[in-house]
Amino acid sequence: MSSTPENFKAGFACFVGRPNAGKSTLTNALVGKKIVITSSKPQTTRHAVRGIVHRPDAQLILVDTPGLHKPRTLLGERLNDLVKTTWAEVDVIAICLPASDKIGPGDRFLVTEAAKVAKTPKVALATKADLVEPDRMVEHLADIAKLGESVGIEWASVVPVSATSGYQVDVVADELVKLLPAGFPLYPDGDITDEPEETLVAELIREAALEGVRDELPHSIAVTIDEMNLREDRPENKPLLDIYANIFLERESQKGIVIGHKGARLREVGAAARKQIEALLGTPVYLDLHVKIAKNWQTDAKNLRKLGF
Ligand SMILES: Nc1nc2c(ncn2[C@@H]2O[C@H](COP(=O)(O)OP(=O)(O)OP(=O)(O)O)[C@@H](O)[C@H]2O)c(=O)[nH]1
Repeated sequence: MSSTPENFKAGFACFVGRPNAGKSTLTNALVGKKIVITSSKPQTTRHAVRGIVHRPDAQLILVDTPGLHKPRTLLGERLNDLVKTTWAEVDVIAICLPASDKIGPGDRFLVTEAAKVAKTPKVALATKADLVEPDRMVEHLADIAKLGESVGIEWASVVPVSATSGYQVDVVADELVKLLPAGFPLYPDGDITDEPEETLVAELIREAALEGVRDELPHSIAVTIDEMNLREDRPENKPLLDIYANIFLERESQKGIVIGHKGARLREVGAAARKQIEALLGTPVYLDLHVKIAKNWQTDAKNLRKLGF
């Protein structure tokens, strides 16, 4: 800590936005390593996974929350509680409004809710800037200004950004850091997240299992890790990490979708997940996947606890 420069800043920011707004992709772009699952399917982010941006002048801790939405199940209610708790605790709320879409009722609902967390500064991010022409961006920025006025939010700043092309990702970091309190780093240098590795591994498996499946399936998949251990008796320069994981589905009829003909799809899921896990942890991995049924896990409190919600 003695090397901490004067004027160092440290604190928390969270990305808010409707499903698919680009929150996870932006978190990854800022942190520079894949730690939050991204998917073209909405509402795939379940955990408040944190990414940490280390800079010479600041430590920015990103909390990636699930989307706020009308709760239909017990899981939905718990997720909304989690979102509101997160908003009240952070130093800055960054609201993601994709430039590729007109601002809609979903955005208005979110921004209205965010306005109620009056004390926390708010930044608006015009995400997916790479998808639009400059005149559309101008229109979008005007709409964002109007939206802020209509709910009584004074934007600390408004930044067009593209997480996929990298355009203005550094500006987003600058603007968020400006709003952090002065303080010592809260995490050791080099940490990218404080989520247990098992949670990240489970999320990567879930992402692989969701890839290309039917639209109704995402809400019905949960992943748990039974065991994650370095295999014994391996030469030091050739480690192997054994991972035993379960993919939980709600209904017997969903098994076929995940497993595929003679297990072909499950093997693909395993191979894709293994690649991601190896990239994250830097260790060769043996991955053993089991598909199981936990009936109605979204609505059953006991099952929810078992699955870590
Ligand atoms: N062209 C383009 N696509 C983007 C950008 N950012 C995200 N996307 C795509 O938009 C989709 C959704 O991105 P995510 O980062 O998963 O969105 P999210 O807001 O975290 O979504 P939820 O987890 O469902 O709330 C993915 O297909 C991304 O590849 C961007 O800057 N440009």
